[in-house]
Amino acid sequence: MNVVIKKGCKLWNRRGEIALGQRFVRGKKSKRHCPITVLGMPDDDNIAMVVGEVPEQDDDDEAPLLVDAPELPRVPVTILSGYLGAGKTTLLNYILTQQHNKKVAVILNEFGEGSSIEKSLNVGHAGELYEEWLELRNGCLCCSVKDNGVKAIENLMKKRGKFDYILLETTGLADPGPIASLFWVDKQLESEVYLDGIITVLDSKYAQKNITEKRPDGQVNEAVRQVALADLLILNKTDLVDEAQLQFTTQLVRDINSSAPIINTQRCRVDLDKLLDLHAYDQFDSQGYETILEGRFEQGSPHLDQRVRTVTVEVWGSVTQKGLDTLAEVLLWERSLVTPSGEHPLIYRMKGLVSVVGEERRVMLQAVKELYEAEPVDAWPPSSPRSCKFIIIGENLDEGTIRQFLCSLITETSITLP
Ligand SMILES: Nc1nc2c(ncn2[C@@H]2O[C@H](COP(=O)(O)OP(=O)(O)OP(=O)(O)O)[C@@H](O)[C@H]2O)c(=O)[nH]1
Ligand SMILES: [Zn+2]
Repeated sequence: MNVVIKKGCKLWNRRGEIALGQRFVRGKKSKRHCPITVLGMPDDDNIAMVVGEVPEQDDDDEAPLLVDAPELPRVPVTILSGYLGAGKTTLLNYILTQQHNKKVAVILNEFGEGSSIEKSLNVGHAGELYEEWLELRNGCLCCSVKDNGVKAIENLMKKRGKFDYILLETTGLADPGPIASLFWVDKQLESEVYLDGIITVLDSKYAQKNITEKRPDGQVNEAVRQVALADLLILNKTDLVDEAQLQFTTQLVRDINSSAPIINTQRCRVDLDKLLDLHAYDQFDSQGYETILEGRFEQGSPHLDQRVRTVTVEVWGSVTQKGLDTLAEVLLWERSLVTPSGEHPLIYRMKGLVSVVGEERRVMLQAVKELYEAEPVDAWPPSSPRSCKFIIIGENLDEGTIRQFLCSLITETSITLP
């Protein structure tokens, strides 16, 4: 599988070597526009990365830069997202002062004044706080996340051993999508960290306003994006609303993202087992999928214009490897599917568990925007019928159109469940 590095992309390995015009062979099924960034030691003088089409070569080529894998376990990163004032810092502080068996490092990324600002970094363990100082060039993580996020993690990794979990608080106006792509990197690319999941904190009192607010440019607003990309939703400040408003907001959020569990909190007090080690990017939660299917008929209430929503589809049968390629091509990269109203679906997040012809294992699909991965996980249970399950969150998702497309990829029996 070829990865051609997009023009302007930076790619370096953990020894600080920049890959210029290199082709990587890797497990992630990515093609062409693959905005991958590999955590490593960036060299500021070498930030430009200009690569054209790289000729196809055999798949079994070695990847020359990807050697010397560290033996230390990789460190999970949880991204904390949520609108301004929702309670992200409250949640961080809560986590840092709770008794748990994790040594958590926190990266705060708030808007700073000026371009060079010192940011504090706390490494907390069992209520004990250490403070380290970490310089970030630009306080705004969202705008230059690749530089600052990588630098922050890189600096942090020098203190490896002092922590075993990383929490990253994004700014309230950040779209977690690009940040997720940054941390969701391939095992084979030797990252020392992996993305565990995205937690979005919501203010029960203001979520409705934030979610329904129209942007002057007509784009989907940040609050909606944050909800859509969440693997876990925390509906905080429930003390400020009555039951009816809580219900309303819950439904509003469900209409966008029916995949992520919702936890109601005050002052973000929540059982930490529910927050950490979600493995949202390397496991497919079949139980969770069934729960969504059960609840699906409650969806679709006319609370908002439903531009962003969740679609779940299960089709019976198996897809070929080529069919999988087509899936990524059509849904994620070309965006060539057209809904009856003439729009093109835009996928924010996709998860799937599919049966591939000739593959004895279940294949898990994970995608964030155009980054995509297909990986065999475990054996199909002997007597279970082969099927392909998908959870898709995004804009302009017409369920009929998507179902029809997915069915067209199935080569064997194609019985569609209602
Ligand atoms: N009433 C009430 N206030 C809360 C609750 N949780 C947090 N707050 C308050 O809400 C305010 C904002 O909380 P933060 O944790 O700073 O929110 P944040 O999301 O980190 O904010 P930004 O980083 O500025 O986007 C603080 O004054 C908190 O004390 C809650 O459950 N109920
Ligand atoms: Zn904060």
